[in-house]
Amino acid sequence: MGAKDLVLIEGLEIRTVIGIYDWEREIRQTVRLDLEMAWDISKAAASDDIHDALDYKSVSKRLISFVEASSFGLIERLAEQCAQILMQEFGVSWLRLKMSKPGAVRGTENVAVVIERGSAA
Ligand SMILES: Nc1nc2c(c(=O)[nH]1)N=C([C@H](O)[C@@H](O)CO)CN2
Repeated sequence: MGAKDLVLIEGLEIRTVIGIYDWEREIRQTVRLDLEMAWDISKAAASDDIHDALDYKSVSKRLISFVEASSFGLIERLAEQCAQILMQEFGVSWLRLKMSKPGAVRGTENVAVVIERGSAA
C-alpha cells in the first residue's frame, strides 16, 4: 500500500496587496496559508538527510517571497498560483491549501478558500 504521509505548514502569515476594491490596492493585508502536502517521508526518515525531505523551510521562504511580491484581486487566484509553485518547483503530487484573509469581513473570525490539487502518489 502507498504511503499517505503529509508535510504541513500551518498558519503562515504574509502581508501582501490583495483585494478587489480600490482602497485595497493601496494597502497591505494579511493572508494566512495552511498547507497539507503529500510526501513520502520514508526516505528522509531512513537517511536523516534534508535532501530527501520536503524542506518546509524552503517551501515557506518561496511562498513568502512570491506572496509578498504579488498583487492579485481574489484569494482564489493567489491560492491557485501558490499551488502551481508547489507542484512545479517542489514536485508535490497532491496538496490541500487553505488561503485565509482574516479581518476581511467585519463580524467574521475568518474568510477563506480551500483548494485541493493533484493526486496522491
Ligand atoms: N470568494 C471571494 N470573495 C471575495 C473576495 C475574494 O477574494 N474571494 N474578495 C473580496 C474583497 O476583496 C474583500 O476581501 C474586501 O473585504 C470580497 N469577496
